[in-house]
Amino acid sequence: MVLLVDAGNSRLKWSELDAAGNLSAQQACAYGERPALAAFLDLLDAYPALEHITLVHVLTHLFAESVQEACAQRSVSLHVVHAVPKAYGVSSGYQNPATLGADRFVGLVAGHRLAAGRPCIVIDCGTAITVDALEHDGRHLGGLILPGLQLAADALIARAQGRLSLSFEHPGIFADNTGKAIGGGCLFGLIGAIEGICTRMQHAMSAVPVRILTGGDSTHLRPWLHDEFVVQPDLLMHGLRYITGQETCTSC
Ligand SMILES: Nc1ncnc2c1ncn2[C@@H]1O[C@H](COP(=O)(O)OP(=O)(O)OP(=O)(O)O)[C@@H](O)[C@H]1O
Ligand SMILES: CC(C)(CO)[C@@H](O)C(=O)NCCC(=O)O
Ligand SMILES: [K+]
Repeated sequence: MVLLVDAGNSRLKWSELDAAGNLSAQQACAYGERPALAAFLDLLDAYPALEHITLVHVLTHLFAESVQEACAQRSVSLHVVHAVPKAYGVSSGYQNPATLGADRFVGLVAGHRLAAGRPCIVIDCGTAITVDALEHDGRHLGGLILPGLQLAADALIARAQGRLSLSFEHPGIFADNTGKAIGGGCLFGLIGAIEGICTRMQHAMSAVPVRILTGGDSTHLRPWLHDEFVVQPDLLMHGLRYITGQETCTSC
């Protein structure tokens, strides 16, 4: 049995990949107060018949080393995906390709395949929001990083030493209490940022790009976006499936 795993800054996400190449529905678990490694070890324990993991993560070397050790102990083969200058049809737009988040690289691999010959913009709405532009030929033009929805609100509340409250329920532009004012301010601020960045990127691209939205907040943000967006919350799982196929296929 093969597991595809994405360890982000807030949550662990995974899907099972069967022998026919079918993905199970993506599952997610927030780390909360415990270390990401504890969540990963729980996941290993939940799949005793596991043979292989393809992992993308944005965490430390220490996390990666501990994961390697735990997999070796259980005789689970492990492929950790890194951002590289060029692979799987995508070439990095970063001056130093190794410093591009591996999750962004996997998102671009998946976006390129989903866009099927068209340029695309991949917007990953996680702890951070990343917006990456990819030409039709797989050339990554570069991208931007913003604080995500929860993080933006948390930062504001923390700076006010916890005196302010937050609500993302029924957001509106004419908020009549602090919780809604902060929740709506962060939400509509990010909506405007995403739309504005996409428009600016589109002007510099060869054709109208497919706009692809993923990440934990994608379904929350989607209803407020005016332009057309394809929402694929498990985009990275599709990228990891393709990468796994390429790595294990002897005839391709
Ligand atoms: N059940 C949930 N628990 C925690 N966060 C959730 C949940 N549902 C939605 N979210 C939102 O999803 C965000 C995290 O999304 P996601 O899992 O895509 O990020 P991540 O991969 O951990 O972060 P990053 O990619 O930036 O490292 C949170 O910041 C929160 O706003
Ligand atoms: C920006 C995040 C945190 C988004 O998950 C991640 O992709 C990351 O840690 N990237 C490294 C920095 C960069 O991509 O430029
Ligand atoms: K992510």
